[in-house]
Amino acid sequence: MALGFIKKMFSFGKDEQAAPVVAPEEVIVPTDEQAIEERQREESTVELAPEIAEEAEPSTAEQAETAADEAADARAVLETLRDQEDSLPTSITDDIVGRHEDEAAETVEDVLSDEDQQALAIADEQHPATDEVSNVAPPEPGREPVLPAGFSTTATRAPEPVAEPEKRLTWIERLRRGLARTSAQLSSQITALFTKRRLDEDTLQDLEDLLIQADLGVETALRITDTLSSERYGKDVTGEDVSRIMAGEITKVLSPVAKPLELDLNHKPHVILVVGVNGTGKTTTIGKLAAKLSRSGLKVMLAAGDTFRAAAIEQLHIWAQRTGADIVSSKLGSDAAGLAYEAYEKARASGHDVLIIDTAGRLQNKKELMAELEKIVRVLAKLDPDAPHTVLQTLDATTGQNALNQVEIFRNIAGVSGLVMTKLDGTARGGILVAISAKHKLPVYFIGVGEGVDDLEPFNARDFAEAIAGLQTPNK
Ligand SMILES: Nc1nc2c(ncn2[C@@H]2O[C@H](COP(=O)(O)OP(=O)(O)OP(=O)(O)O)[C@@H](O)[C@H]2O)c(=O)[nH]1
Repeated sequence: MALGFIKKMFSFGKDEQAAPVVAPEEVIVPTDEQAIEERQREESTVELAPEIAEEAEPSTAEQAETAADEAADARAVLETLRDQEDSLPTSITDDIVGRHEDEAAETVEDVLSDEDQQALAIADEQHPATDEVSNVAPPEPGREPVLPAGFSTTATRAPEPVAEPEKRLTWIERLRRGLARTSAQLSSQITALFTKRRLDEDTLQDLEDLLIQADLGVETALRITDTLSSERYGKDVTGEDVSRIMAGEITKVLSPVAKPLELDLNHKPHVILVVGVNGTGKTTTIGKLAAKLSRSGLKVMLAAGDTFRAAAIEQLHIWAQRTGADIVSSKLGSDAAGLAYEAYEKARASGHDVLIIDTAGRLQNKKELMAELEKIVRVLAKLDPDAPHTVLQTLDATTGQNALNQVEIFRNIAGVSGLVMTKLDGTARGGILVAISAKHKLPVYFIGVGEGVDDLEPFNARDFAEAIAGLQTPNK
C-alpha cells in the first residue's frame, strides 16, 4: 500500500497544475468523503495528463529539477509512513493510488535511493493491496462458518431447516382426502341439523334432503333415515350417531358389489374390454391393471383400440413399455373392431393370459360410438362366443350425477359387467358410486387413487363408506 501511495504522489508531481500537493497528514487518515473526492480528482487527472504532456513537454533540466522536488516530497511522506503505517486505511487509499502504479513506477525508481525503495517494499508487504485480500475463496455453500483465531461468539446458530421429503400418502389417506369435501360438508350440515333438536319427522326430512344432495341417491338416503328413526326416534341425536348409522347403511349397499375381477384363465386370453367416456381414466387404468397382472407373472397383451386419438395410442405404448406388456396398435383412424380382432388372434397364438382392449369414448357422437363398440363385441365373439369376458367401465369420481347416466348408456351399448371408479384422490364426489351401486348392482372391482402405476386399489365397501361418513377406522 505504501509503495502505491508514494507512486501516486509521483504521478501527481508530473503535472503541477492538475496535482496539488497533498499534505501527508491529510492523506494518512482520510474520511470516506475525502477518499471519494480524491478519486474523482484522480480520474480527471488521468484524462488530462496526456494532453498536458503533449502541449508542454518539459526540458531535461526542468525534469531534473522536478525530480529533485519530488524526491524531497517522497522522503517527507515516507517519514510519515514509517511513523504511522499501521493506522492507514488500506481499503480506501489503495483503490485510488493503484491506478497510477505503472505510470509512477519508473519515476520512483529514478528518484528514490535504494534504501528508500527497500523501506517502501517492506511497508508494502505489511499492507497488501486490497484486491489480493478480496481473492479469498468464498465459503462453500452449506458449510458451517468457523470463526478465525482471535474472534469468539456466544451466539449459537440455529440449525438450517432440513426440508422433509414429501410423505407419500397411503391409498386410504388419499381416498379420505379425496372424499373429504363430501364428508366434511355432510358432517357439518348434519351437526348443524341435530344441535339441540330431537329426532322428529322434520329433522328426518331435512336429513334425507342432505343425503340426496350428497349424491347418495334416494334409496340409500331412505335406508339411512329409516334406520336412524327406528333406533333414535324422539331422542336426542348427535352428529356422530348419524355418521355411524350412515357408514353402516352405505356399507350394506356397497358390500354386495365389492367383488374381485374374476379372470377365467381357461380362455387364454381372458379378454377385458375397457369402455367409458373420454378422460375418465381408461388408458391409465389399463396401464395399472397391466402392471398388476404382469407382476404376478401373467402374460399380458394390450390393444390400442382408441384409434381415434393419436395421443391415446401413444399413451398406451408408454404403459406397455412401463409394464412389460405386449401391444398391438394400428394407424390413426383405422377400424377399431379390426384391430381388436387382430389383437385377439395374436394373443391367442402367442399364449397370452390376458388381453386388455382400449376403446374410444366419444359420447358426443353417440351413434358412431355405439356402432363401433357393438362391432368390437361382435367380432370378438366370432373367436369366442363368451368374449369379451369382462367389459369394464371407468367412471370419473369428480363428475357426480353424470356418472349415473354414463353407466346407463354404456351398459346398453357394450353390456358393462363391472366398474372402476377413478380419481377418488381428487376432489371426488364419491356419493354417486353408492347411488350407482344401489341402482345397477354392478360389481365395483377397483378404485383409482392417483395417476401412478400402483394407484389402483381393490374396492372395499367399509373403507369407502367410512371415508364418505368422515369416520376413521383405527390403524388405517
Ligand atoms: N388423480 C388421478 N388422475 C387419474 C386417475 N386415473 C386417470 N387419471 C388421469 O386422468 C387423465 C385421463 O386419463 P386417461 O387414462 O387418459 O383417460 P381415458 O379415458 O383413456 O381418456 P382418452 O384417452 O381421452 O380416451 C390423465 O391425466 C390421467 O393421468 C386417478 O385415479 N387419479
